[in-house]
Amino acid sequence: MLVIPAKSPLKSEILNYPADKDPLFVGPPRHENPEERAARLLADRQAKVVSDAIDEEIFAERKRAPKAVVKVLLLGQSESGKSTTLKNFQLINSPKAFREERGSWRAVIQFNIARSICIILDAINAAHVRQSPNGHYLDEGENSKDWPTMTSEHLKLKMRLLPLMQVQDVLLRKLTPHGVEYDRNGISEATFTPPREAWVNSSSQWKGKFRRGIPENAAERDSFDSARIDFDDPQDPGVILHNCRDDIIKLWTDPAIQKLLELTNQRFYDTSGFFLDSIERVTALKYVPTDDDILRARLKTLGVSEHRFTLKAGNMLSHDWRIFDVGGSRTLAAWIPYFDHMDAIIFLAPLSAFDQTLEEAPLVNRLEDSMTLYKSIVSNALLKNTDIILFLNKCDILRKKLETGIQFNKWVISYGDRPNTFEDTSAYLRKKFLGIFKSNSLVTRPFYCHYTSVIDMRTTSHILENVKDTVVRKNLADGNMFL
Ligand SMILES: Nc1nc2c(ncn2[C@@H]2O[C@H](COP(=O)(O)OP(=O)(O)OP(=O)(O)O)[C@@H](O)[C@H]2O)c(=O)[nH]1
Ligand SMILES: [Mg+2]
Repeated sequence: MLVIPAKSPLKSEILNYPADKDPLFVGPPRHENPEERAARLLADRQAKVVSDAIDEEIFAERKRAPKAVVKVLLLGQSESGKSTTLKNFQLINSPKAFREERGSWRAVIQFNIARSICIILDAINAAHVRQSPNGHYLDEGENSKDWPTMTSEHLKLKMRLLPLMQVQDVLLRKLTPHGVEYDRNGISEATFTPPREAWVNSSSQWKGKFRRGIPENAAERDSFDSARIDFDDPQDPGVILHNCRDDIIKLWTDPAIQKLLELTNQRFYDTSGFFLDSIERVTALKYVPTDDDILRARLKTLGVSEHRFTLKAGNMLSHDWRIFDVGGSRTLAAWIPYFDHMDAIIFLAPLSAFDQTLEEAPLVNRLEDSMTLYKSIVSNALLKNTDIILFLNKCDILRKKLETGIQFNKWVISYGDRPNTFEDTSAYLRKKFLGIFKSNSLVTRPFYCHYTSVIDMRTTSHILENVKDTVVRKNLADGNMFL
Protein backbone atom coordinates (compact mmCIF):
# COMPACT_ATOMS: atom_id res chain seq x y z
CA MET A 1 0.00 0.00 0.00
CA LEU A 2 1.28 3.43 -0.89
CA VAL A 3 0.49 6.14 1.68
CA ILE A 4 1.07 9.66 0.44
CA PRO A 5 0.87 12.29 3.18
CA ALA A 6 -1.35 15.24 2.20
CA LYS A 7 0.70 18.36 1.69
CA SER A 8 -0.63 20.94 4.16
CA PRO A 9 -0.08 24.70 3.85
CA LEU A 10 2.40 26.22 6.25
CA LYS A 11 0.91 27.63 9.46
CA SER A 12 2.39 31.04 8.69
CA GLU A 13 0.70 30.98 5.30
CA ILE A 14 -2.71 30.47 7.00
CA LEU A 15 -2.15 33.04 9.75
CA ASN A 16 -0.94 35.75 7.43
CA TYR A 17 -3.74 35.33 4.96
CA PRO A 18 -6.63 37.85 5.42
CA ALA A 19 -9.68 35.81 6.45
CA ASP A 20 -12.13 37.63 4.21
CA LYS A 21 -9.99 36.92 1.15
CA ASP A 22 -9.20 33.27 1.83
CA PRO A 23 -11.79 30.90 0.37
CA LEU A 24 -10.37 28.07 2.49
CA PHE A 25 -10.39 30.00 5.79
CA VAL A 26 -12.18 28.09 8.57
CA GLY A 27 -12.47 30.15 11.71
CA PRO A 28 -15.33 30.55 14.25
CA PRO A 29 -18.45 32.19 12.79
CA ARG A 30 -18.44 35.93 13.48
CA HIS A 31 -21.74 36.20 15.46
CA GLU A 32 -21.81 32.85 17.33
CA ASN A 33 -23.99 32.63 20.56
CA PRO A 34 -22.92 30.43 23.60
CA GLU A 35 -25.19 27.48 22.65
CA GLU A 36 -23.92 27.47 19.08
CA ARG A 37 -20.34 27.67 20.37
CA ALA A 38 -20.86 24.69 22.76
CA ALA A 39 -22.44 22.65 19.94
CA ARG A 40 -19.57 23.49 17.59
CA LEU A 41 -16.92 22.52 20.17
CA LEU A 42 -18.69 19.23 20.87
CA ALA A 43 -18.82 18.48 17.13
CA ASP A 44 -15.10 19.34 16.88
CA ARG A 45 -14.28 16.94 19.74
CA GLN A 46 -16.30 14.15 18.14
CA ALA A 47 -14.62 14.75 14.78
CA LYS A 48 -11.23 14.59 16.50
CA VAL A 49 -12.09 11.24 18.11
CA VAL A 50 -13.02 9.85 14.68
CA SER A 51 -9.89 11.32 13.07
CA ASP A 52 -7.63 9.85 15.80
CA ALA A 53 -9.24 6.43 15.35
CA ILE A 54 -8.56 6.57 11.61
CA ASP A 55 -4.90 7.56 12.23
CA GLU A 56 -4.51 4.69 14.69
CA GLU A 57 -6.00 2.24 12.20
CA ILE A 58 -3.59 3.40 9.47
CA PHE A 59 -0.67 3.08 11.89
CA ALA A 60 -1.75 -0.42 12.98
CA GLU A 61 -2.17 -1.47 9.36
CA ARG A 62 1.39 -0.32 8.59
CA LYS A 63 2.64 -2.42 11.50
CA ARG A 64 0.62 -5.46 10.40
CA ALA A 65 1.83 -5.28 6.79
CA PRO A 66 4.97 -7.32 6.10
CA LYS A 67 7.95 -5.04 6.58
CA ALA A 68 9.50 -4.11 3.29
CA VAL A 69 13.00 -5.49 2.93
CA VAL A 70 15.18 -4.45 0.04
CA LYS A 71 17.40 -7.22 -1.27
CA VAL A 72 20.43 -6.52 -3.40
CA LEU A 73 22.80 -9.08 -4.88
CA LEU A 74 26.36 -8.15 -5.87
CA LEU A 75 27.54 -10.04 -8.95
CA GLY A 76 30.54 -10.05 -11.25
CA GLN A 77 33.65 -12.10 -11.97
CA SER A 78 36.32 -12.60 -9.33
CA GLU A 79 38.20 -9.40 -8.43
CA SER A 80 35.56 -7.21 -10.04
CA GLY A 81 35.05 -5.26 -6.80
CA LYS A 82 31.95 -6.85 -5.19
CA SER A 83 33.34 -7.07 -1.65
CA THR A 84 34.82 -3.59 -2.01
CA THR A 85 31.37 -2.25 -2.92
CA LEU A 86 29.99 -3.98 0.15
CA LYS A 87 32.72 -2.35 2.27
CA ASN A 88 31.52 1.03 0.98
CA PHE A 89 27.98 0.21 2.14
CA GLN A 90 29.38 -0.75 5.55
CA LEU A 91 31.55 2.34 5.80
CA ILE A 92 28.64 4.64 4.94
CA ASN A 93 25.99 2.94 7.04
CA SER A 94 27.77 1.34 9.99
CA PRO A 95 31.16 3.08 10.19
CA LYS A 96 31.73 2.12 13.83
CA ALA A 97 31.39 -1.61 13.19
CA PHE A 98 33.48 -1.22 10.04
CA ARG A 99 36.31 0.42 11.98
CA GLU A 100 36.15 -2.16 14.75
CA GLU A 101 37.49 -4.61 12.19
CA ARG A 102 40.70 -2.71 11.52
CA GLY A 103 42.78 -5.29 13.40
CA SER A 104 41.56 -8.06 11.10
CA TRP A 105 42.15 -5.98 7.97
CA ARG A 106 45.66 -5.15 9.18
CA ALA A 107 46.45 -8.88 8.98
CA VAL A 108 44.98 -9.07 5.46
CA ILE A 109 47.12 -6.11 4.38
CA GLN A 110 50.23 -7.76 5.85
CA PHE A 111 49.28 -10.88 3.93
CA ASN A 112 48.79 -8.87 0.70
CA ILE A 113 52.27 -7.32 1.09
CA ALA A 114 54.00 -10.63 1.86
CA ARG A 115 52.23 -12.29 -1.06
CA SER A 116 53.25 -9.55 -3.52
CA ILE A 117 56.87 -9.88 -2.43
CA CYS A 118 56.70 -13.67 -2.84
CA ILE A 119 55.38 -13.19 -6.40
CA ILE A 120 58.33 -10.90 -7.17
CA LEU A 121 60.79 -13.38 -5.62
CA ASP A 122 59.29 -16.15 -7.79
CA ALA A 123 59.74 -13.96 -10.88
CA ILE A 124 63.40 -13.35 -9.94
CA ASN A 125 63.92 -17.07 -9.50
CA ALA A 126 62.31 -17.92 -12.83
CA ALA A 127 64.33 -15.22 -14.64
CA HIS A 128 67.56 -16.31 -12.97
CA VAL A 129 67.33 -19.94 -14.07
CA ARG A 130 66.81 -18.78 -17.65
CA GLN A 131 69.99 -16.69 -17.62
CA SER A 132 73.47 -17.81 -18.64
CA PRO A 133 76.27 -16.88 -16.21
CA ASN A 134 76.96 -13.72 -18.24
CA GLY A 135 73.39 -12.52 -17.71
CA HIS A 136 71.97 -13.37 -21.16
CA TYR A 137 68.67 -15.15 -21.42
CA LEU A 138 69.03 -18.60 -22.92
CA ASP A 139 65.64 -18.93 -24.56
CA GLU A 140 64.63 -15.45 -25.73
CA GLY A 141 66.67 -15.29 -28.96
CA GLU A 142 66.44 -11.82 -30.51
CA ASN A 143 64.38 -10.49 -27.56
CA SER A 144 67.03 -11.51 -25.07
CA LYS A 145 68.34 -7.95 -24.82
CA ASP A 146 64.94 -6.67 -23.52
CA TRP A 147 65.07 -8.87 -20.46
CA PRO A 148 66.75 -7.36 -17.38
CA THR A 149 69.74 -9.16 -15.89
CA MET A 150 69.24 -10.57 -12.41
CA THR A 151 72.42 -9.60 -10.59
CA SER A 152 74.01 -11.00 -7.43
CA GLU A 153 72.52 -7.97 -5.66
CA HIS A 154 69.04 -9.19 -6.63
CA LEU A 155 69.84 -12.66 -5.32
CA LYS A 156 71.08 -11.22 -2.01
CA LEU A 157 67.91 -9.15 -1.70
CA LYS A 158 65.93 -12.31 -2.38
CA MET A 159 67.73 -14.17 0.43
CA ARG A 160 67.13 -11.33 2.89
CA LEU A 161 63.42 -11.24 2.02
CA LEU A 162 62.85 -14.98 2.40
CA PRO A 163 61.30 -14.56 5.90
CA LEU A 164 58.32 -12.99 4.13
CA MET A 165 57.50 -16.40 2.66
CA GLN A 166 57.06 -17.62 6.20
CA VAL A 167 54.94 -14.57 7.04
CA GLN A 168 52.75 -15.38 4.06
CA ASP A 169 52.30 -18.98 5.24
CA VAL A 170 51.57 -18.05 8.86
CA LEU A 171 48.97 -15.48 7.86
CA LEU A 172 47.43 -17.79 5.29
CA ARG A 173 46.99 -20.45 7.96
CA LYS A 174 45.44 -17.94 10.32
CA LEU A 175 43.09 -16.52 7.69
CA THR A 176 42.05 -19.94 6.38
CA PRO A 177 42.26 -22.17 9.45
CA HIS A 178 40.70 -25.17 7.70
CA GLY A 179 43.21 -25.06 4.88
CA VAL A 180 43.13 -23.08 1.69
CA GLU A 181 39.91 -23.76 -0.14
CA TYR A 182 39.48 -23.67 -3.89
CA ASP A 183 36.32 -23.39 -5.89
CA ARG A 184 36.95 -24.65 -9.43
CA ASN A 185 33.74 -23.07 -10.72
CA GLY A 186 33.12 -25.85 -13.14
CA ILE A 187 36.62 -25.80 -14.67
CA SER A 188 38.03 -29.29 -15.15
CA GLU A 189 40.92 -30.30 -12.92
CA ALA A 190 43.26 -30.57 -15.91
CA THR A 191 42.88 -26.90 -16.95
CA PHE A 192 42.42 -25.42 -13.48
CA THR A 193 45.29 -23.39 -12.02
CA PRO A 194 44.85 -23.01 -8.25
CA PRO A 195 44.97 -19.31 -7.36
CA ARG A 196 47.74 -18.02 -5.14
CA GLU A 197 45.35 -16.08 -2.97
CA ALA A 198 43.74 -16.46 0.43
CA TRP A 199 40.11 -17.43 0.11
CA VAL A 200 37.85 -16.69 2.98
CA ASN A 201 34.74 -18.71 3.27
CA SER A 202 32.08 -16.17 4.15
CA SER A 203 30.60 -18.50 6.73
CA SER A 204 33.88 -18.72 8.67
CA GLN A 205 34.49 -16.23 11.44
CA TRP A 206 37.95 -15.22 10.30
CA LYS A 207 37.72 -11.68 11.65
CA GLY A 208 37.32 -12.88 15.23
CA LYS A 209 40.89 -14.21 15.22
CA PHE A 210 42.43 -10.76 15.03
CA ARG A 211 40.22 -8.94 17.50
CA ARG A 212 41.09 -8.31 21.09
CA GLY A 213 38.15 -8.35 23.51
CA ILE A 214 35.66 -5.92 22.06
CA PRO A 215 33.08 -5.36 24.85
CA GLU A 216 29.55 -6.66 24.32
CA ASN A 217 28.03 -3.89 26.39
CA ALA A 218 26.93 -0.92 24.27
CA ALA A 219 28.10 1.78 26.73
CA GLU A 220 31.54 0.25 27.12
CA ARG A 221 31.68 -0.28 23.40
CA ASP A 222 31.22 3.46 22.84
CA SER A 223 34.28 4.32 24.87
CA PHE A 224 36.27 1.43 23.45
CA ASP A 225 39.23 2.35 21.29
CA SER A 226 38.16 0.44 18.22
CA ALA A 227 41.65 0.56 16.73
CA ARG A 228 43.04 -1.56 19.59
CA ILE A 229 45.31 -4.12 18.04
CA ASP A 230 47.44 -6.62 19.87
CA PHE A 231 50.84 -5.23 18.86
CA ASP A 232 52.52 -7.44 21.49
CA ASP A 233 51.20 -10.69 20.06
CA PRO A 234 54.34 -12.81 19.50
CA GLN A 235 52.68 -14.23 16.36
CA ASP A 236 52.20 -10.76 14.89
CA PRO A 237 54.33 -10.43 11.75
CA GLY A 238 54.47 -6.63 12.06
CA VAL A 239 58.06 -6.69 13.37
CA ILE A 240 59.37 -8.87 10.51
CA LEU A 241 57.70 -6.64 7.93
CA HIS A 242 59.10 -3.57 9.68
CA ASN A 243 62.63 -5.00 9.64
CA CYS A 244 62.32 -5.88 5.93
CA ARG A 245 60.98 -2.49 4.85
CA ASP A 246 64.22 -1.06 3.39
CA ASP A 247 64.79 -4.19 1.32
CA ILE A 248 61.17 -4.18 0.14
CA ILE A 249 61.57 -0.57 -1.01
CA LYS A 250 64.87 -1.44 -2.73
CA LEU A 251 63.25 -4.37 -4.53
CA TRP A 252 60.06 -2.57 -5.52
CA THR A 253 61.76 0.58 -6.83
CA ASP A 254 64.47 -1.27 -8.77
CA PRO A 255 64.00 -0.49 -12.53
CA ALA A 256 65.17 -4.02 -13.50
CA ILE A 257 62.47 -5.56 -11.28
CA GLN A 258 59.82 -3.21 -12.67
CA LYS A 259 60.87 -4.22 -16.19
CA LEU A 260 60.77 -7.90 -15.26
CA LEU A 261 57.21 -7.51 -13.88
CA GLU A 262 56.18 -5.68 -17.03
CA LEU A 263 57.57 -8.40 -19.31
CA THR A 264 55.93 -11.13 -17.28
CA ASN A 265 52.65 -9.15 -17.33
CA GLN A 266 52.56 -8.83 -13.54
CA ARG A 267 52.25 -5.09 -13.15
CA PHE A 268 50.58 -4.48 -9.82
CA TYR A 269 47.95 -1.87 -10.61
CA ASP A 270 45.60 -2.51 -7.70
CA THR A 271 46.10 -3.76 -4.15
CA SER A 272 49.72 -4.85 -4.31
CA GLY A 273 50.99 -1.71 -6.02
CA PHE A 274 49.10 0.54 -3.62
CA PHE A 275 50.58 -1.07 -0.49
CA LEU A 276 54.10 -1.42 -1.96
CA ASP A 277 54.03 2.28 -2.84
CA SER A 278 53.20 3.09 0.81
CA ILE A 279 55.55 0.61 2.44
CA GLU A 280 57.07 3.03 5.04
CA ARG A 281 53.60 3.77 6.38
CA VAL A 282 52.07 0.29 6.26
CA THR A 283 55.04 -1.43 7.88
CA ALA A 284 55.33 1.10 10.75
CA LEU A 285 55.41 -0.72 14.08
CA LYS A 286 52.10 0.75 15.29
CA TYR A 287 50.41 0.74 11.91
CA VAL A 288 46.61 0.93 11.99
CA PRO A 289 44.83 0.69 8.61
CA THR A 290 42.90 3.71 7.37
CA ASP A 291 39.47 3.41 5.72
CA ASP A 292 41.24 3.75 2.38
CA ASP A 293 43.59 0.88 3.20
CA ILE A 294 40.68 -1.38 4.17
CA LEU A 295 38.99 -0.72 0.84
CA ARG A 296 42.20 -1.82 -0.88
CA ALA A 297 42.81 -4.93 1.23
CA ARG A 298 42.20 -8.01 -0.86
CA LEU A 299 40.63 -11.21 0.38
CA LYS A 300 38.85 -13.48 -2.04
CA THR A 301 35.29 -14.46 -1.11
CA LEU A 302 34.13 -18.04 -1.18
CA GLY A 303 30.43 -18.73 -0.82
CA VAL A 304 27.80 -16.11 -0.03
CA SER A 305 27.55 -13.69 2.85
CA GLU A 306 24.50 -11.70 3.81
CA HIS A 307 24.80 -8.23 5.35
CA ARG A 308 21.95 -6.31 6.97
CA PHE A 309 21.56 -2.55 7.12
CA THR A 310 18.83 -0.08 7.90
CA LEU A 311 19.07 2.52 5.17
CA LYS A 312 17.25 5.71 4.41
CA ALA A 313 16.86 6.85 0.82
CA GLY A 314 16.37 10.62 0.41
CA ASN A 315 13.67 11.90 2.77
CA MET A 316 11.77 8.61 2.87
CA LEU A 317 11.32 6.19 5.79
CA SER A 318 14.22 3.87 6.64
CA HIS A 319 14.06 0.38 5.19
CA ASP A 320 15.81 -2.84 5.99
CA TRP A 321 18.33 -3.80 3.35
CA ARG A 322 20.00 -7.13 2.80
CA ILE A 323 23.07 -7.13 0.64
CA PHE A 324 24.44 -10.43 -0.60
CA ASP A 325 28.12 -10.68 -1.51
CA VAL A 326 29.08 -13.79 -3.42
CA GLY A 327 32.38 -15.20 -4.55
CA GLY A 328 33.14 -14.43 -8.21
CA SER A 329 32.04 -17.27 -10.44
CA ARG A 330 32.31 -18.21 -14.09
CA THR A 331 29.02 -20.07 -14.16
CA LEU A 332 25.57 -18.97 -13.10
CA ALA A 333 24.92 -22.23 -11.26
CA ALA A 334 26.47 -20.97 -8.02
CA TRP A 335 24.36 -17.79 -8.04
CA ILE A 336 20.95 -18.99 -9.23
CA PRO A 337 19.67 -19.96 -5.73
CA TYR A 338 19.98 -16.28 -4.76
CA PHE A 339 18.06 -14.83 -7.72
CA ASP A 340 14.66 -15.30 -6.15
CA HIS A 341 13.03 -12.13 -4.76
CA MET A 342 16.01 -9.87 -5.42
CA ASP A 343 15.01 -6.23 -5.86
CA ALA A 344 18.21 -5.30 -7.63
CA ILE A 345 21.46 -6.68 -8.85
CA ILE A 346 24.61 -4.62 -8.89
CA PHE A 347 26.74 -6.14 -11.61
CA LEU A 348 30.40 -5.15 -11.55
CA ALA A 349 32.44 -5.25 -14.75
CA PRO A 350 36.06 -4.12 -14.35
CA LEU A 351 36.90 -2.10 -17.48
CA SER A 352 40.61 -2.20 -16.71
CA ALA A 353 40.67 -5.96 -17.33
CA PHE A 354 40.87 -5.64 -21.14
CA ASP A 355 44.51 -6.84 -21.18
CA GLN A 356 44.20 -9.55 -18.52
CA THR A 357 43.22 -13.18 -18.46
CA LEU A 358 41.50 -15.04 -15.64
CA GLU A 359 43.80 -16.39 -12.98
CA GLU A 360 41.80 -19.61 -12.77
CA ALA A 361 41.57 -20.01 -16.59
CA PRO A 362 44.62 -18.35 -18.17
CA LEU A 363 43.31 -18.55 -21.74
CA VAL A 364 40.15 -16.55 -21.09
CA ASN A 365 40.22 -12.75 -21.48
CA ARG A 366 38.73 -11.04 -18.43
CA LEU A 367 36.75 -8.39 -20.26
CA GLU A 368 35.22 -10.96 -22.58
CA ASP A 369 34.37 -13.14 -19.58
CA SER A 370 32.68 -10.16 -17.91
CA MET A 371 30.54 -9.51 -20.98
CA THR A 372 29.54 -13.17 -21.24
CA LEU A 373 28.50 -13.18 -17.58
CA TYR A 374 26.57 -9.92 -18.00
CA LYS A 375 24.74 -11.38 -20.98
CA SER A 376 23.70 -14.45 -19.02
CA ILE A 377 22.41 -12.25 -16.20
CA VAL A 378 20.35 -9.88 -18.35
CA SER A 379 18.88 -12.76 -20.36
CA ASN A 380 17.97 -14.83 -17.30
CA ALA A 381 14.21 -15.36 -17.01
CA LEU A 382 14.32 -15.45 -13.20
CA LEU A 383 15.68 -11.91 -13.22
CA LYS A 384 13.45 -10.37 -15.83
CA ASN A 385 11.69 -8.15 -13.28
CA THR A 386 14.83 -7.31 -11.33
CA ASP A 387 16.67 -4.03 -11.78
CA ILE A 388 20.18 -4.62 -13.01
CA ILE A 389 22.55 -1.81 -12.15
CA LEU A 390 25.84 -1.96 -14.00
CA PHE A 391 29.03 -0.65 -12.41
CA LEU A 392 31.73 -0.19 -15.05
CA ASN A 393 34.39 -0.47 -12.38
CA LYS A 394 38.14 0.09 -11.97
CA CYS A 395 37.98 3.24 -14.10
CA ASP A 396 41.03 4.59 -12.22
CA ILE A 397 43.10 1.59 -13.37
CA LEU A 398 41.82 1.83 -16.94
CA ARG A 399 42.91 5.47 -17.01
CA LYS A 400 46.34 4.60 -15.53
CA LYS A 401 46.94 1.78 -18.01
CA LEU A 402 46.12 3.96 -21.02
CA GLU A 403 48.32 6.75 -19.66
CA THR A 404 51.26 4.37 -19.36
CA GLY A 405 50.89 3.62 -23.08
CA ILE A 406 49.06 0.28 -23.12
CA GLN A 407 47.19 0.18 -26.42
CA PHE A 408 43.52 -0.71 -26.00
CA ASN A 409 43.12 -1.72 -29.65
CA LYS A 410 45.86 -4.32 -29.32
CA TRP A 411 43.46 -6.29 -27.11
CA VAL A 412 40.09 -5.13 -28.41
CA ILE A 413 40.63 -5.34 -32.16
CA SER A 414 37.15 -4.00 -33.01
CA TYR A 415 38.11 -0.68 -31.38
CA GLY A 416 40.12 0.11 -34.52
CA ASP A 417 42.03 3.38 -34.64
CA ARG A 418 39.88 5.37 -32.24
CA PRO A 419 41.85 7.47 -29.69
CA ASN A 420 43.58 5.58 -26.88
CA THR A 421 41.97 7.77 -24.18
CA PHE A 422 39.89 6.98 -21.11
CA GLU A 423 36.92 8.98 -22.41
CA ASP A 424 36.81 7.15 -25.75
CA THR A 425 37.51 3.63 -24.52
CA SER A 426 35.08 3.84 -21.59
CA ALA A 427 32.31 5.25 -23.82
CA TYR A 428 32.99 2.45 -26.31
CA LEU A 429 32.69 -0.22 -23.62
CA ARG A 430 29.53 1.36 -22.22
CA LYS A 431 28.00 1.13 -25.68
CA LYS A 432 28.98 -2.55 -25.89
CA PHE A 433 27.32 -3.34 -22.54
CA LEU A 434 24.23 -1.33 -23.56
CA GLY A 435 24.06 -3.37 -26.78
CA ILE A 436 24.20 -6.63 -24.78
CA PHE A 437 21.53 -5.30 -22.43
CA LYS A 438 19.13 -4.23 -25.18
CA SER A 439 19.44 -7.31 -27.32
CA ASN A 440 19.24 -9.83 -24.45
CA SER A 441 16.75 -8.36 -21.97
CA LEU A 442 13.53 -10.36 -22.02
CA VAL A 443 11.45 -7.27 -21.18
CA THR A 444 11.91 -3.55 -21.79
CA ARG A 445 13.52 -2.07 -18.71
CA PRO A 446 15.79 0.88 -17.92
CA PHE A 447 19.55 0.58 -18.40
CA TYR A 448 21.22 1.79 -15.20
CA CYS A 449 24.95 2.24 -15.59
CA HIS A 450 27.67 4.05 -13.60
CA TYR A 451 31.38 4.55 -14.17
CA THR A 452 32.95 3.61 -10.84
CA SER A 453 36.22 3.26 -8.97
CA VAL A 454 34.88 1.68 -5.81
CA ILE A 455 38.12 2.23 -3.88
CA ASP A 456 37.18 5.93 -3.95
CA MET A 457 34.78 6.30 -1.02
CA ARG A 458 33.63 9.83 -1.84
CA THR A 459 32.43 9.23 -5.39
CA THR A 460 31.16 5.75 -4.52
CA SER A 461 29.00 7.11 -1.69
CA HIS A 462 27.23 9.44 -4.17
CA ILE A 463 26.69 6.57 -6.59
CA LEU A 464 25.35 4.29 -3.85
CA GLU A 465 22.99 7.07 -2.75
CA ASN A 466 21.71 7.16 -6.31
CA VAL A 467 21.38 3.35 -6.38
CA LYS A 468 19.39 3.44 -3.12
CA ASP A 469 17.01 6.00 -4.61
CA THR A 470 16.57 3.98 -7.80
CA VAL A 471 15.81 0.75 -5.96
CA VAL A 472 13.44 2.31 -3.42
CA ARG A 473 11.52 4.27 -6.07
CA LYS A 474 11.07 1.12 -8.15
CA ASN A 475 9.74 -0.72 -5.08
CA LEU A 476 7.37 2.13 -4.28
CA ALA A 477 6.08 2.14 -7.83
CA ASP A 478 5.55 -1.63 -7.62
CA GLY A 479 3.62 -1.11 -4.37
CA ASN A 480 6.06 -3.22 -2.36
CA MET A 481 6.80 -0.67 0.35
CA PHE A 482 5.73 2.51 2.13
CA LEU A 483 7.15 5.93 1.57
N1 LIG B 1 42.24 0.56 -8.05
C1 LIG B 1 41.08 -0.08 -7.87
N2 LIG B 1 41.04 -1.23 -7.18
C2 LIG B 1 39.85 -1.82 -7.02
C3 LIG B 1 38.64 -1.30 -7.53
N3 LIG B 1 37.63 -2.12 -7.18
C4 LIG B 1 38.19 -3.13 -6.48
N4 LIG B 1 39.53 -2.95 -6.39
C5 LIG B 1 40.51 -3.82 -5.75
O1 LIG B 1 40.47 -5.04 -6.46
C6 LIG B 1 40.62 -6.13 -5.55
C7 LIG B 1 39.49 -7.11 -5.73
O2 LIG B 1 38.29 -6.54 -5.24
P1 LIG B 1 37.21 -7.41 -4.45
O3 LIG B 1 36.16 -6.44 -4.00
O4 LIG B 1 37.86 -8.24 -3.42
O5 LIG B 1 36.67 -8.33 -5.62
P2 LIG B 1 35.47 -9.40 -5.55
O6 LIG B 1 34.61 -9.11 -6.73
O7 LIG B 1 34.83 -9.39 -4.23
O8 LIG B 1 36.28 -10.73 -5.82
P3 LIG B 1 35.92 -12.25 -5.31
O9 LIG B 1 35.70 -12.21 -3.86
O10 LIG B 1 37.10 -13.03 -5.73
O11 LIG B 1 34.69 -12.66 -6.09
C8 LIG B 1 40.70 -5.52 -4.16
O12 LIG B 1 42.04 -5.42 -3.78
C9 LIG B 1 40.14 -4.12 -4.32
O13 LIG B 1 40.71 -3.18 -3.44
C10 LIG B 1 38.70 -0.07 -8.26
O14 LIG B 1 37.71 0.47 -8.75
N5 LIG B 1 39.95 0.48 -8.40
MG1 LIG C 1 34.72 -10.81 -2.74
